[in-house]
Amino acid sequence: MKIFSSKQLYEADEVTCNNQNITSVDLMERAGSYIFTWLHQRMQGAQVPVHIFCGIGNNGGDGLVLGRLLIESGYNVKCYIANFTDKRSPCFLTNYSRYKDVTKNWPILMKGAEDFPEIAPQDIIIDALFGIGLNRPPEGWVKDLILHINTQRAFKLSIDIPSGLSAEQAVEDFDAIVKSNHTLTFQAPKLSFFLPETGPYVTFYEAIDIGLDAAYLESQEPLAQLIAKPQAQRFYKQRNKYAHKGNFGHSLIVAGSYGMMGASVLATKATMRIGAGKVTAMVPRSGYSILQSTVPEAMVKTDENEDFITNINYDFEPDAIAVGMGIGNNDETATALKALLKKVLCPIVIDADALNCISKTKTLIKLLPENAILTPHPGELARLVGEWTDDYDKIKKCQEFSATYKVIIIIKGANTITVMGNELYINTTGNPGMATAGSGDVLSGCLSGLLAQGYDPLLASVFGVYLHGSAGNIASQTVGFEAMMASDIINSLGDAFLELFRQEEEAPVAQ
Ligand SMILES: NC(=O)C1=CN([C@@H]2O[C@H](COP(=O)(O)OP(=O)(O)OC[C@H]3O[C@@H](n4cnc5c(N)ncnc54)[C@H](O)[C@@H]3O)[C@@H](O)[C@H]2O)[C@@H](O)CC1
Ligand SMILES: Nc1ncnc2c1ncn2[C@@H]1O[C@H](COP(=O)(O)OP(=O)(O)O)[C@@H](O)[C@H]1O
Ligand SMILES: [K+]
Repeated sequence: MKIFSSKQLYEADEVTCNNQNITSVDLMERAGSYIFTWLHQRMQGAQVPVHIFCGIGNNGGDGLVLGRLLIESGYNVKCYIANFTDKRSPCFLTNYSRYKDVTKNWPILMKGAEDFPEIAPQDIIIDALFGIGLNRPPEGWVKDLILHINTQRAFKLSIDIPSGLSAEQAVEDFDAIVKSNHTLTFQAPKLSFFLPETGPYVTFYEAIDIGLDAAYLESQEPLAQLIAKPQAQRFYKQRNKYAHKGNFGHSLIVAGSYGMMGASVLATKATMRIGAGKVTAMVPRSGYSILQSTVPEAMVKTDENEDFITNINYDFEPDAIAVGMGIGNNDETATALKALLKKVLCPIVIDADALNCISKTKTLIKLLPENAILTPHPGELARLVGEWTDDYDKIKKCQEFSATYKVIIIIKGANTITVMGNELYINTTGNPGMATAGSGDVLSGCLSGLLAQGYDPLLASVFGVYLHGSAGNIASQTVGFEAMMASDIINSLGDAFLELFRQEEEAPVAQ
């Protein structure tokens, strides 16, 4: 699913009105009526008091449409206007009058904190204060209103976006954001819903298709693409009945050092589990028995050194390489890495200590092969691209780095983002149970295994991240979050493939 900028959504609005020969007020009526239907289906006429807080822009206009439709259907509604300025939008004004015409009452005008209503815990609050037109942090009594709403225990439903949150800009005042329980967003979710600083304000959302011009949306280069099951299904390459292991590639895993041999075991196992035809694990000598006994399916090649890797030398042509997991930071390992980067011919995943090595030595950055996949966790990323001021700055730094060195960066975490130049792919699978040692090593293995099978580097990144997160979700269904270990993710990779084509009902998106 595409994520659009506010500018694109406003343009889509205009194009839609022109092409469908409708007015903006008609489009607002359509948007408001979808919200009404959503609520009506759930409330079934229940007389629970509904408090609708409207701003004076089009988001407030949506709130007024909803209020009018609810009242017409016999619901118990109170509509409040946060009258913070007289610059009301034309569509708002039309619906302000319509509300009065139909309900025979004006909405309640609020001019300050003295007008804030009492709200019972079992009531419902609709947040239609600000939408994507927010252009500065809410201040004064409007901020107080948001604080007041946030102290209420009533269920809070935000229209389009929690008020105070921007669609794609950094937040200055996190207190001045409505902490809603659910958001009904128009057409497509907004970028802020998925980033670590702002995502927690959007615990659940549903995108409501309000019929914006499909051809226009199709033609647009999105801000980002959301990768969920329908997208992931299209990535999958089906196996041919007559295939043999030679068709699925040979991965080389360069990982492990004394005390961190588990990184190699995890990455090697994950590479096998995700379907590589053959895997060779290159480890220091002390890793030999560990690898042979824990992953008998893999071949093992040992370094001359007992404890760490000093020479990345292979006598076969790998189809994919993953390097760096638990290799430590010895100078000799760094020299071996440099030699590898100079000679590598196949797609490569660079992780963990190899990334730290590259961050330390600027000459290594220049050796990064085109389309190399870099998988830093937040600490490694900061060393690689520099500290950032906020999530958007982080993305911009990654886009610049990716464009300059022609590499793919995977920003790991909740909603892992794959960055290739300006393109952003936001993953929707995964859970906090995966915040456990070794889960990154598993991801590197997944990526190298997909590369070996011939997935191109971008596809391997986006699909690998999706499957890794999906396996984590499946594992969490039996072990929960706390008890999850990286091996559980590996063991669920098979189910992640099966899950890819399992039919299920649409449910609200939990983040
Ligand atoms: N394009 C679309 O997809 C559609 C958008 N609609 C609605 O329109 C909304 C956008 O409407 P608007 O552009 O009118 O913007 P908003 O309704 O978000 O309101 C912004 C208004 O508040 C003012 N404002 C912004 N930040 C403020 C602050 N911190 N303190 C005080 N005032 C502030 C602005 O100057 C503007 O007057 C969407 O979020 C959505 O709810 C729907 O009506 C239908 C279709
Ligand atoms: N809260 C979370 N939600 C979803 N995925 C997560 C979360 N925390 C961590 N992960 C995933 O787990 C992996 C952790 O990687 P990393 O920090 O490199 O682990 P390690 O170095 O211990 O192997 C990444 O793929 C990351 O996206
Ligand atoms: K809102």
